[in-house]
Amino acid sequence: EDGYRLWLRYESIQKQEILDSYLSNIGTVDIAQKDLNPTLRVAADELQKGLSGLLGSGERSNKSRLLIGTASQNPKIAKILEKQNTNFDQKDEYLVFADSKSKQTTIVITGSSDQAVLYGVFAFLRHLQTHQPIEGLSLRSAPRVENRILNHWDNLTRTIERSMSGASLWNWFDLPYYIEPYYIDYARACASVGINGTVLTNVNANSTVLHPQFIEKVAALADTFRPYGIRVYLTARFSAPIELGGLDSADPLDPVVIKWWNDKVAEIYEYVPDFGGFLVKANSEGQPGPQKYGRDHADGANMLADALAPHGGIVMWRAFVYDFEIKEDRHKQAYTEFTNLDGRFRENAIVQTKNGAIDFMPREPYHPLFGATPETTQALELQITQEYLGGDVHLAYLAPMWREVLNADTFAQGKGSTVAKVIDGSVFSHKNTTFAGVSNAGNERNWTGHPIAASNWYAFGRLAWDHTLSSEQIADEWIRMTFNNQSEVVDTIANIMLASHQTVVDYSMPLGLHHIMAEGHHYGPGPWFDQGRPDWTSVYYHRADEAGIGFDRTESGTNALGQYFPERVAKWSDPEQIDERYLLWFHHVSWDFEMDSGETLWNELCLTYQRGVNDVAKWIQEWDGLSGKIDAQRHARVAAMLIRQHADAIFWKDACLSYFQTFSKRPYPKSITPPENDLEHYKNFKLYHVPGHPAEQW
Ligand SMILES: CO[C@H]1[C@H](O)[C@@H](O)[C@H](O)O[C@@H]1C(=O)O
Repeated sequence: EDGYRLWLRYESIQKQEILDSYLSNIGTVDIAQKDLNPTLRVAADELQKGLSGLLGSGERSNKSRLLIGTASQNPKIAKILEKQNTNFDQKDEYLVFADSKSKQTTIVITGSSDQAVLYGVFAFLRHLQTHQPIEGLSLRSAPRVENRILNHWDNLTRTIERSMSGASLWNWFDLPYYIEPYYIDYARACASVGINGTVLTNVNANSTVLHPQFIEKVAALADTFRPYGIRVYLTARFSAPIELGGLDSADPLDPVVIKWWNDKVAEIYEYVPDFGGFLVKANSEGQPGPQKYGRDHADGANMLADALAPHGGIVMWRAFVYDFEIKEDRHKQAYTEFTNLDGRFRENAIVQTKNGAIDFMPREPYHPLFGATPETTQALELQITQEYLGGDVHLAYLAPMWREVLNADTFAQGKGSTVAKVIDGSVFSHKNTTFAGVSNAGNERNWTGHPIAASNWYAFGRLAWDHTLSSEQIADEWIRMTFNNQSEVVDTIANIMLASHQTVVDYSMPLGLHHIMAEGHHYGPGPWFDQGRPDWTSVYYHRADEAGIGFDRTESGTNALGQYFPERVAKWSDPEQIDERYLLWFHHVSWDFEMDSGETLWNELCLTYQRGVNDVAKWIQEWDGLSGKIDAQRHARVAAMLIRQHADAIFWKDACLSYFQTFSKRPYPKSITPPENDLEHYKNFKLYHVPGHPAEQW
């Protein structure tokens, strides 16, 4: 399977002039054997693997040399750095440079730690994979955020919640005896983009993984990942003291419960000395939590934080709190609960907040909690897996979506207090800064199902390391490394990828519409869905009626908008001024509301759905043109998926428009293709509902 190697393909370079320049400048690898610990060893191995792949059997200069290691481990590097007066003051900062004299080049790959050297190797190989010049080579970078963590929503049964790329990577049955070789490739892929942590289990998991029999398995994974600088974390079910410990309470202030957790944590550290800590979903969607005992989130988080602190661990306590009893607009719950607790959390207790207040919608305004807890470290939780963006069937490159959140100005400390700067600790200075991403990797042969979906794993890591990188740059790198460097290939795929998020929004939930999926899964449309509890139904969210459409979250409605800082409220409370991408998120407006384009809202809605469909049709043509220019296998897979995506886009458009038209009672604009069938057809269409299919739990 061509996709297995992800972006670490290291195919031999075909372009002669580039190859010649590399061959004459990249000499023998010189690595001091002293203190060659496992991390430096894997760094050296990766470098060899990369160079022998990229440079093939071509003869490398015997005058040039390539030094790799840290100053403390390699005296030659120490000498060069001293001469240049180079010091490192940042954790895991790497430095890669070339010093060329006539026909002799010295390349140095070094950094502030062994781990930094490994990151430097990957940066150097990326440089070569993307055909950048060696002359003037100078790469220096340090992560802006300390913890860059994948969250796997993997169950011990190996099903993965909200993902369709196969079963869980973790083969619990064979662990700890058998280490699947692909665990190492997983670690390489993660380390290559700077990911340094992985939560192995689902936030909805039971407590079994905390049983010693499982901790032993976890330890085997931790041992495998350690050389790559990846720490393992687990989810901690709050009621574990009852289920595993046989106690009759999980009250976080009960000394017996506290002792149980202290002992459990100490036990884990015996197996995994560098265990990262816990991720916890509590008092949300039925998960147990401290509120049952009249305690709050801070009480719960601090109990675990105190147990972890002596060992250097952290607890990531999720702000995704979603009650079974509806007290107010769900949009408001996290802000209400967590702003009250600001100042109460321990330094190693982090509040992990989803990018938006509802739930990973195709486009969601940033969460009002960002910037609203000056004394609490907040982690940003992104979703790499495409729960609401077409699963692993639809092509959607998510860096542009994440950039919107990162760039969003919260105004917490005046203008420029972007979400990115809240998260990296520069708005309020915080330790333990964290970026989390819900993983899309499974045991599909190519890891992610849709070949382009791997770009989201890549982009997550790159942005977690450096949130200032542009979507364009990340796409460009990824395409060159994953496919090839031909400009037609790079341009065509980049154009599709960069447009794709907006396109998916256009044909599914444009203009601020959200949560209008069909009952029981999060794949296809069901704007008519109106059963069970109100906030599980689509009609609760779109609120279409004869007067108009949209959710009034201003002062005249739920005033969820009032949770944002005043500068934001001022901009967004006026339907004429709000960014139209969020219009129906915050406002209920008339079908005849005049949009920036001059069209009425109804017409704009129709035209937007149609544009989404048309875009996918264009991609089919453009992708066709790549035939023969990339490998046949991946070409065929994407081509096939695009046909399905196009059919799905038409279904979304037709289902939504024929339903909304029952309220708007206005004709379709002439330039769109009207739905082929009547509404009943879409309502009864059960394609997405295959009993027993993984999508059932979507
Ligand atoms: C892991 O549970 C998920 C649940 O499947 C998902 O539909 C919801 O959106 O979010 C939950 C969460 O983030 O906790």
